[in-house]
Amino acid sequence: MKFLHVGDAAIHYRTAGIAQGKPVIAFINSLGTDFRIWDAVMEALGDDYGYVLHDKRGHGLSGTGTPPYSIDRHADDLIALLDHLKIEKAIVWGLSVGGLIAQAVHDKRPGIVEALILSNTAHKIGTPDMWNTRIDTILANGLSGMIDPIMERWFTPPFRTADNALYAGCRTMLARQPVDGYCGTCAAIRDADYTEAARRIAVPTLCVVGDQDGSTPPELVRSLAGLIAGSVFVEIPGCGHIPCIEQPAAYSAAVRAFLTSLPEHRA
Ligand SMILES: O=C(O)CCC(=O)CC(=O)O
Repeated sequence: MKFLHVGDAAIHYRTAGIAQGKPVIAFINSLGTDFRIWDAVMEALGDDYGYVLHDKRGHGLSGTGTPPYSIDRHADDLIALLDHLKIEKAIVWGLSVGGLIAQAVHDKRPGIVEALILSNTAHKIGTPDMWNTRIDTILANGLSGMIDPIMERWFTPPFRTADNALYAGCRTMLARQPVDGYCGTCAAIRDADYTEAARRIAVPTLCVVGDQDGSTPPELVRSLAGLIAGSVFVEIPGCGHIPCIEQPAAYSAAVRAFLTSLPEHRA
């Protein structure tokens, strides 16, 4: 188990294969998840890459610090971790709010970003009213009443069956996130608009989305891709908001195909 103090939070992280000269992927999680969601993707991509995983502050085993957060705060946590690990370049792969954070990392430290995988995300997600209602409801009543509607956005109906233990595990993962951490990141999403930052992206970028994503639907992700010169857009069939859980093989294959198409690909 590894932790790094960044500001007022101890950030929980894990690395694999980063000392071996391979391209390094730095994953950034979605709202309400911890870094175990990447297990099947790492298995699919195997030893071709090194990996850096972390739990955003307020999620998983990371400290809560002082919510509410900003996307900049989350980006500074990852930049501090990459600096600590002496990683000079990474493929930054962000899922949902993780994609907003990835755009912020590129805007703050473009030199550290080799390529971007912007998954099930956008330049702006939801409206302030929507996020304020969600924050107020969860602070008043906890997360439990929100689990069913969130699962309907995260996963397609064939995945949401009573006999699917992975689905049950995902429900438990969400239910166990700290309420103040979850709401702290909701506030960060509420306040984020990366429309101009997305236009400044100057590294190879894949925008990828599940075809049945109920949180950041394909047309939203396609509009993000439209802001980024030269970006590639891919839809994963039979998939909701969390492709690394629901369709890890097709998702990993799409990312591998994108990365291996890059002239500078090293794996
Ligand atoms: O998943 C995220 O990081 C934010 C987008 C969202 O609203 C997820 C959900 O549907 O709860």
